[in-house]
Amino acid sequence: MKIFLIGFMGCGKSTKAKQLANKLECQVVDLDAVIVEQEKQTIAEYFAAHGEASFRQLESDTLKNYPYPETCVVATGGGLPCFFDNMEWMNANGKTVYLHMEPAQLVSRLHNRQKRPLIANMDDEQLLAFIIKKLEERDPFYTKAQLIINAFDLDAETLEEKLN
Ligand SMILES: Nc1ncnc2c1ncn2[C@@H]1O[C@H](COP(=O)(O)OP(=O)(O)OP(=O)(O)O)[C@@H](O)[C@H]1O
Ligand SMILES: O=C(O)C1=C[C@@H](O)[C@@H](O)[C@H](O)C1
Ligand SMILES: [Mg+2]
Repeated sequence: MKIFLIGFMGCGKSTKAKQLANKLECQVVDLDAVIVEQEKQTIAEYFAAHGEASFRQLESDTLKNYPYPETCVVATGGGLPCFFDNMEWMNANGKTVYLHMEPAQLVSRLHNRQKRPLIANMDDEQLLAFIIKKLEERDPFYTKAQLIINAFDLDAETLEEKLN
């Protein structure tokens, strides 16, 4: 079984994917990290060199062509479910889990913004306004997940229990 963790930047997909894979004793696949390794560029560098449209195509191709082991936990990029048929593909090929967080909670988690090109130069106030607007656009995609979990203060044990 493949478990896909989805949700907005900063909701904890990468962190929770590692913890859950540890508990389940399976491999973790972080699709942002796969792209960084494959392209030998950070996501920010990739955006600057090739633009967002090119990144979205590469991210969708990576999602669909990665040689996943039978059982794994996959941390996806924050925007991935909202492009092409990526959400339908994940729902057909595994279990999708939306790690939901409120906008103000997301602001409190997003310290290292330089790594995240869409929000690199924003202060807290600008970031909150951006998140409220973006979440409104993205929620219709995220909520197609098979399981929706409140991700603030979520521990790996609770996440594992909810998956059963
Ligand atoms: N339980 C927690 N308490 C406090 N901070 C946390 C917790 N879990 C994760 N963080 C911090 O929140 C930030 C976002 O977490 P993480 O990088 O896992 O999010 P993400 O959903 O993978 O984001 P992105 O979509 O940008 O890759 C990180 O700085 C991380 O250290
Ligand atoms: O929310 C987004 O659109 C993004 C989230 C990150 O995980 C990266 O995939 C990239 O910075 C874009
Ligand atoms: Mg991540």
